[in-house]
Amino acid sequence: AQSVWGYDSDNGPERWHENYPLAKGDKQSPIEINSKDVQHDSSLSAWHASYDPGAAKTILNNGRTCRVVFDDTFDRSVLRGGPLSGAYRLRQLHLHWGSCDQHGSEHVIDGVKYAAELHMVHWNPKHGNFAGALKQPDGVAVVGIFLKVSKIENIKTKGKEAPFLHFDPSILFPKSRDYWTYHGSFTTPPCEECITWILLREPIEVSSDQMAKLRSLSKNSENEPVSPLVDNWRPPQPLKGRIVRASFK
Ligand SMILES: COc1ccc(C[C@H]2SC(=S)NC2=O)c(OC)c1
Ligand SMILES: [Zn+2]
Repeated sequence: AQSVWGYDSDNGPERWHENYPLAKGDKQSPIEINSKDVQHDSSLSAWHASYDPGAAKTILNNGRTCRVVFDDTFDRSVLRGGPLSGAYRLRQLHLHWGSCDQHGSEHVIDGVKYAAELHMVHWNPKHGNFAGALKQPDGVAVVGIFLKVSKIENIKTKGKEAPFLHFDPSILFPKSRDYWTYHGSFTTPPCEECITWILLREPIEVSSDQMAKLRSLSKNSENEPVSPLVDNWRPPQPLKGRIVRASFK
């Protein structure tokens, strides 16, 4: 339908601003990062995640992405340090991916598009609840992790809603903690400019079978015509003078 946003030509990123004016804001995400333009900030500390695998609840195909949700009713799985002050609660993680390995990530690094991008979304409990955090510039912190395809063994993943218990998302972190950070927005409507981005420099490796599993998801509901869930990524948005800081030289 026209009104519901998506990634097709009639409801995709070029038209989101018609129903979500923030999409044309000055702090939108994703962005292109050019290593030559980033500024090393030696005062940036390391970020730390302490996640409770017991907080993982379900994995869901919501027709736009594959999402794992966590219990965020208390400080059970939290992210702290780096550019953040205080502990941010892990609420959910999801991915953006392409129809082929040559594109799919939302952020673009020195012209490189990765096959997919994982977002771990955390919110600042000082703002009461997630809806309140969306309205604050320091409300949300998203760890972005790039996925590149290699030849490692694949791991089976489920499609629709199903229990996804005892999953520790920190297994997804790459070896290096090096990151870029900048202030931006949700990469989907409502495009709120509430995000402190922590983008990890080192991508994690997944097999082409795992990518195929993601690409086997459908955006349609059960008894509708099959429509592959692919290319659910927003292209880079204007930097508008923002500074991207690097935790590494
Ligand atoms: C109104 O609440 C929302 C809306 C959209 C998303 C997902 C977006 S935000 C991002 S970054 N990447 C995405 O796909 C939320 O994620 C917690 C929460
Ligand atoms: Zn996302």
